[in-house]
Amino acid sequence: MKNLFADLKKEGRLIWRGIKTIHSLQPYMLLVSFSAGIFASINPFIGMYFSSLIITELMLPARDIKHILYLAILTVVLTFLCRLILNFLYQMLDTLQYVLGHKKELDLSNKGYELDYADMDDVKIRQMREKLERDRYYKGIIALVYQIRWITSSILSIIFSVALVAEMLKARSPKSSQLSQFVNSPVAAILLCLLIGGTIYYSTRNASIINKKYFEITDKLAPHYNSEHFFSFLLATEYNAGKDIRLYNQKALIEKELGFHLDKIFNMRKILPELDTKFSCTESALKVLVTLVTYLFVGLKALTGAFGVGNIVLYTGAVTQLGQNLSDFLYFLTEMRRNSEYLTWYFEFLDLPNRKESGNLPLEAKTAKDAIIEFKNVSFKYPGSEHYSLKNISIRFNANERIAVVGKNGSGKTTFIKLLCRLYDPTEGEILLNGINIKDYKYEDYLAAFSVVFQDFKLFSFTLGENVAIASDYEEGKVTECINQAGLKERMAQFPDGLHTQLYNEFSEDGIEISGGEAQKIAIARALYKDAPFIILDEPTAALDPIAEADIYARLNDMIQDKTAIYISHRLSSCCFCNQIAVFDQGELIQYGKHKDLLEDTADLYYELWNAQAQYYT
Ligand SMILES: Nc1ncnc2c1ncn2[C@@H]1O[C@H](COP(=O)(O)OP(=O)(O)OP(=O)(O)O)[C@@H](O)[C@H]1O
Repeated sequence: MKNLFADLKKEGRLIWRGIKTIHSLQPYMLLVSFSAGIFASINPFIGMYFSSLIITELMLPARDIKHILYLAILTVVLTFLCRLILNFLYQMLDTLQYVLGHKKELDLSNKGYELDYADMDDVKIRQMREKLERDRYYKGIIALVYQIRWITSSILSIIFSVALVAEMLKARSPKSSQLSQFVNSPVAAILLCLLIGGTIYYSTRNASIINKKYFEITDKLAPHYNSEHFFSFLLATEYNAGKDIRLYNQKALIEKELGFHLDKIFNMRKILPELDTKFSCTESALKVLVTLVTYLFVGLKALTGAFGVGNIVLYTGAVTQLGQNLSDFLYFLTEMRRNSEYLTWYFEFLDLPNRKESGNLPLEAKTAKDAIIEFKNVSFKYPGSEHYSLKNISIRFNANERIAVVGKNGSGKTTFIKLLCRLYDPTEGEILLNGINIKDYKYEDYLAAFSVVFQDFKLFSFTLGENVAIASDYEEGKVTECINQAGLKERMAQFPDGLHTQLYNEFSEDGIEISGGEAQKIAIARALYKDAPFIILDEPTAALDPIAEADIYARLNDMIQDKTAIYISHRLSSCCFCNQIAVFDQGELIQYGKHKDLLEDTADLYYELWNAQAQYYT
């Protein structure tokens, strides 16, 4: 019992927070939802009430036809108006729900950006986000809006029905026959209430069992839904994957995987209709029994003179409404309680601590430009990994230097850059900028000091200019200059709308598709446009043809000017442009020095890497 109260209190708090969130995201939504609930509850009573008046009038010996006609017209008009308002409110709810869903998703995305990058990489947080994504349309605050509407409508209907049923039970038969005594007795009323209560309990219990099973199944099926969604998407819309699917004949493998997950989903989900069928037969029989008994009871009361025949419609309708609305109320209350589980994940995600340890120290571009960076005994493990990707790295580089980072695949080069850019914090050791731990600087100021082109850079379906400037208002001259510097001048001349040409055709038929090398040049132009004191290029020329690569190298000094530049490259010829070369091996910095000096050490890795490529040029 204590646990139940604690649970109810917790759920109540979550629901209240959900209500406040709905109100802050979409202020009129709750008002519309309440209003829809009110009109939905009134609607059936209009017909019941006026029908009883009409029948009562019809039963009178001196019936007034005009009055009957007036009542009939009033019934039609009021029902029509109520339905009209209800439809209008439902349509409004649909639109508002769409906007609410959109704002909620925006909130979640914004939260994602406020988190540490390392947190977003955390498997647990990713699973949390996937869970929220999967149920985004029919759980959480979206479901709460509908539950509020149904609960409002059921509570009001219950109040109306209880008032009518109480009036019916209170009405006494004046006759003194055995039948009159029976229908007047509390026993008859209690028996009727027990029958109705039992039926409600039975159907609510069944709905709750089915619902619980549904959530259990949905949770168990979560990985299968994800995989099914992924593979269907791959076959249906991922046109980029089309070439691999064709060339490696992967369709059969994908279809087999898809079939496996669909079978799992089908086999588990079929339990639900089986359960539903099992319960609904008994439920239907019980409901027919309740209707028959109600008609009998109300009919007998009317027959023995407790009230007029016209009230039979009103009172039987009230009993039916009471039963139905009590079931609905209990059902939606259970739904609301269950939905609070989803609200827990939702708020847990929103309550995740934001970016940690962001210092207050401002970092002006001017300072960053002349900064000395030092890694002091830095080691790093990715979140959830047992394995060190970087081990005890100590390195220092001065302002305006050109540093090449080389090493075999998986040796830790990109990880080193990610730590430098504060996408992750070191597991051990520290990184200093001008002798101050980089965590002490304002996060935004620190990030503003870096222009990075990662290997897996991303361009978006915006225009060329917007992709470079990452803004819709930009200096066209400066964007064009960066594009020219990145070697895209001739290609841009062919773009139909110059800087305003839409990239990719995901959202626009006029969008143009670009090659991998062209995309890389745009990413370089974007880094140049940012004009940060540090420029970091991870495999900057991997997708470029030899002429474009030579062209970029020839203009590299012009492009970089007095910035500090770090290159990761497997093309060791780029090392000749650099003052310093850092050689990584299995997460360790094993050599650091000038190209000429490193080459002298013929037993070490740099010599081996250099010669592995150089032999093909001699
Ligand atoms: N997000 C991640 N989670 C866990 N481990 C990772 C993650 N990213 C990289 N690693 C591991 O860290 C190690 C270093 O990877 P990193 O990408 O830094 O290598 P790299 O030298 O840049 O390789 P390449 O030359 O192939 O680009 C590898 O063993 C890799 O498997």
